Amino acid sequence: MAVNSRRPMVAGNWKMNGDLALVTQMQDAFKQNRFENVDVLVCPPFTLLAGFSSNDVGLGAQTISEHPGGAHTGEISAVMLRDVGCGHVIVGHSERRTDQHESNTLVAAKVNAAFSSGLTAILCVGEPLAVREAGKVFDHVAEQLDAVIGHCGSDVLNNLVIAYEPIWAIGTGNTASPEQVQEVHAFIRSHLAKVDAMAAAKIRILYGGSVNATNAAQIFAQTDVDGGLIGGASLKVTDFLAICQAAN
Ligand SMILES: O=C(CO)COP(=O)(O)O
Repeated sequence: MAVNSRRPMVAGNWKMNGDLALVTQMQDAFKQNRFENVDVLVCPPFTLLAGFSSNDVGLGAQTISEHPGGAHTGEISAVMLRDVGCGHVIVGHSERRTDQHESNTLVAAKVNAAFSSGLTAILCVGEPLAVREAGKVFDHVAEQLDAVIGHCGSDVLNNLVIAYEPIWAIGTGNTASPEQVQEVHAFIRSHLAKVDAMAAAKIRILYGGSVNATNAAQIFAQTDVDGGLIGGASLKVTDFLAICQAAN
């Protein structure tokens, strides 16, 4: 891992995958394998959250309603997530920005719903390939960050995790190079430092996009990389354990 005072985090985003059998497998694996120096988190679908009964791994949801409760059919509130033991929630994943048309404004409202209930949001940012090819990565990511800070206030930086997930690297096997990752992570930290230097130095910035057991260590070794948000490889116990070990 990179040498700094930030405690690494590895979060598994199961997306719309997994079942109760995988919950059991994963719980057993983390009972037997401890990672003293890393915060490990699993983010299964809503239906499996209550199936996690151990304290051996942290629990996160994959999205949250921007509303506190009431007549919003199909939605899940911050209070409900806390009730089943979630401490974290992924917000603004690119798949939701695309499939559910979540705008920067809506993402900011969701982060605020999490923040104001004491949940830690894992805010996903990252560019599509066309934006990278146009040389506009920093502008794109800054806009995504600014929308959240503008809505929630700078205090949110004290209870937030950022995940940089370039869309072209998600589920494609095309991992960003360690240099590409470090460049954007350093930009994110410096951008946040303009708002609150202390919070920016402390905030964890995870990388996501085709991280696997083989490439994890090299990515995690970058100065401004504080762990990973893992998709496909988080569904295989041995791979996920190896990635956690790489961050440990
Ligand atoms: O989207 C991701 C995690 O949120 C990354 O997915 P993959 O690890 O499958 O590329």
